[in-house]
Amino acid sequence: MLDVRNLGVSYGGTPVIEDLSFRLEGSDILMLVGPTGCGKTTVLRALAGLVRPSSGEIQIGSRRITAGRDVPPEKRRVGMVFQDFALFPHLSVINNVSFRLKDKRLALDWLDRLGLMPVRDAMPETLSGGQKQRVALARALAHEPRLMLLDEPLSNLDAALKDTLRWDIREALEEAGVPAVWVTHDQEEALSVGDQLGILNRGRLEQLDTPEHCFSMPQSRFTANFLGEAAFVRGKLRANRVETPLGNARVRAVEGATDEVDLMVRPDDLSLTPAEAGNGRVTWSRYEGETRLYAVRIDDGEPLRVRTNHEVDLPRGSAVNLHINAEHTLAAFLPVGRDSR
Ligand SMILES: Nc1ncnc2c1ncn2[C@@H]1O[C@H](COP(=O)(O)OP(=O)(O)OP(=O)(O)O)[C@@H](O)[C@H]1O
Repeated sequence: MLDVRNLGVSYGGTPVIEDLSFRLEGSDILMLVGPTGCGKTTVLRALAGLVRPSSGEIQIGSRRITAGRDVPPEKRRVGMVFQDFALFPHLSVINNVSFRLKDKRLALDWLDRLGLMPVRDAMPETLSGGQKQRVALARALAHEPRLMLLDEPLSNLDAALKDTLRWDIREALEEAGVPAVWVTHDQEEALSVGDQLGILNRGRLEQLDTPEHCFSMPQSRFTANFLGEAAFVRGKLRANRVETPLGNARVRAVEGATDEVDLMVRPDDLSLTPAEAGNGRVTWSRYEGETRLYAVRIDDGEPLRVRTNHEVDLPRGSAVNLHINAEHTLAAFLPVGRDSR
């Protein structure tokens, strides 16, 4: 169990993390994302015991840490996996994993579970990036941590490997029954792997929720934009619907809204059809393999992005009709200037 309550961390008197709270049980995974410099690594450092909290508290299992009551890193039983693997170069795989371990069977058990038995006597320099990261994970888990911290564990690996390894890591964490905080810059990873998603902005949690909720119902424009490809279409609020020039949509309640709101649309919420008398023109398109991404300019506004099947192939300048095709409830915000978020 990890319980973080109102955590604050400062460097030389400058607050870097403020009022951070979240709780993980069992093998819950929190994916932590945010722009560079927002404090993700600092959160991990505070949990690991490498920097002291300036306020609030951290509870890892039965250990409670506050500004005035430290628990040294070695007593916290926190396992760490970094992007650069951090293996001991002069030790073989088995010796890396069983380093300072009383019960070597745990090392063999994790080597086996992570498919590393064939390379148990190899030296780290002879391993692939994916194997090195499995060794790092096996080493951390063999020490029976109470909490796992993963700092961009897949960022040095190529795309194909990332996809398998992220699910292997998730499965291993579940088997170990240990909660984890996982920092990533990868949007797909952030949305697909964890149970909770935390979006950090200038040291504060902008939103903490299930990944699906953060993506489909962002609480702020910051979260909407950070999780990708959000655009806003001005419309009129009518009960629980918004009427826009691109069609109507069901929306969640918008606090303080009376008439006009900005409806958040993502490329999948829109569709386009070729139409001479349509409402827009194609500005550019990008082939993405299974899909195509189009930018369509309506009137004089910023182009809106719409994703289509790859078979829809329209040249730049094509006249099209762009409309909202989302059946689900969309998020909406007060127009900029009337809403501080
Ligand atoms: N040892 C330190 N002393 C003073 N300031 C620091 C120290 N480490 C980090 N900072 C500052 O704290 C803020 C948060 O840094 P942190 O490394 O936690 O961000 P991050 O979200 O992990 O960034 P990135 O995504 O680039 O890794 C930044 O403004 C950074 O400059």
